[in-house]
Amino acid sequence: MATMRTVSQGLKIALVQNLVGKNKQENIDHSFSLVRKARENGATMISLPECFQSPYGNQYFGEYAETIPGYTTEQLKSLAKELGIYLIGGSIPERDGDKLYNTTTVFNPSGDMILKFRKIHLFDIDIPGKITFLESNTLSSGSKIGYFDTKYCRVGIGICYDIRFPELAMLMNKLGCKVLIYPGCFNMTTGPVHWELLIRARALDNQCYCCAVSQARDDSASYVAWGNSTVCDPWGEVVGKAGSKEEIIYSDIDFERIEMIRNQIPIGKQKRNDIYELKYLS
Ligand SMILES: NC(=O)CCC(=O)C(=O)O
Repeated sequence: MATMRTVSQGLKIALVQNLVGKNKQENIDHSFSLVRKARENGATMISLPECFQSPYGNQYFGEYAETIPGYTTEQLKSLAKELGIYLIGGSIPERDGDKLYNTTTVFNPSGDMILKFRKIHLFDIDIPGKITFLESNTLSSGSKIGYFDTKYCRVGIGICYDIRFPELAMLMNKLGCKVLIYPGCFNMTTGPVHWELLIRARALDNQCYCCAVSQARDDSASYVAWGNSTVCDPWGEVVGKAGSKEEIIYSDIDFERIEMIRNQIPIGKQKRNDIYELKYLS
């Protein structure tokens, strides 16, 4: 069962867990140097984390926000083209009229923007004595599912809290995504128990690769990121994992393994949508 592994195609994903400070330009320059390093090490698709050029927090979103296309996304575009990679620009605070969004952009190796995705589920939680965060105080939520096509496969995108909603991942699976990528920034309360469990759950229940990429941890920040960027394979096994500090992790995507596991445990074909019909999944 699910033991033979052959990497037959050249999708090598790198997750860049960069340390984010208060200087936007330094955040861009530094994270880009890590993207270059990942490319040197053979990565063909590289993802930055949620808010890679801005500290994460309601007090920062307005100050760091930009239009798209705009200053940061033009630089992402040039970098993707220069390196000939698929580049997932983590997320940035986006300004559109009088609204702010938490937005991911994706560029192909020619430098075309092939996806703009706005975080759908905003991080509004209240755990007394631990963490209260109301992202909807400053941001508006997106309303469109996010995925893009590459020469390797279709890839689905969610942003951080979006990973808690299995229906979104199921829909991306239904649309043919073989890899799910969540730029994220979990915290020190939920991160220790929920982060890896959610990544493994989304991978296992969709029998696909699931990647989540975090900012590195800065204990002096107002919001302390959990770190621990992770790649999980369709068997539910963690195949790449960072610690809390700045780091790049790599994973080869094995499409034969996805098919083998889907044939061995054919849950995709055994679904009973006649019993538990979900509007967009039937
Ligand atoms: N940036 C986020 O959406 C944080 C989500 C998070 O920490 C969680 O527990 O969920």
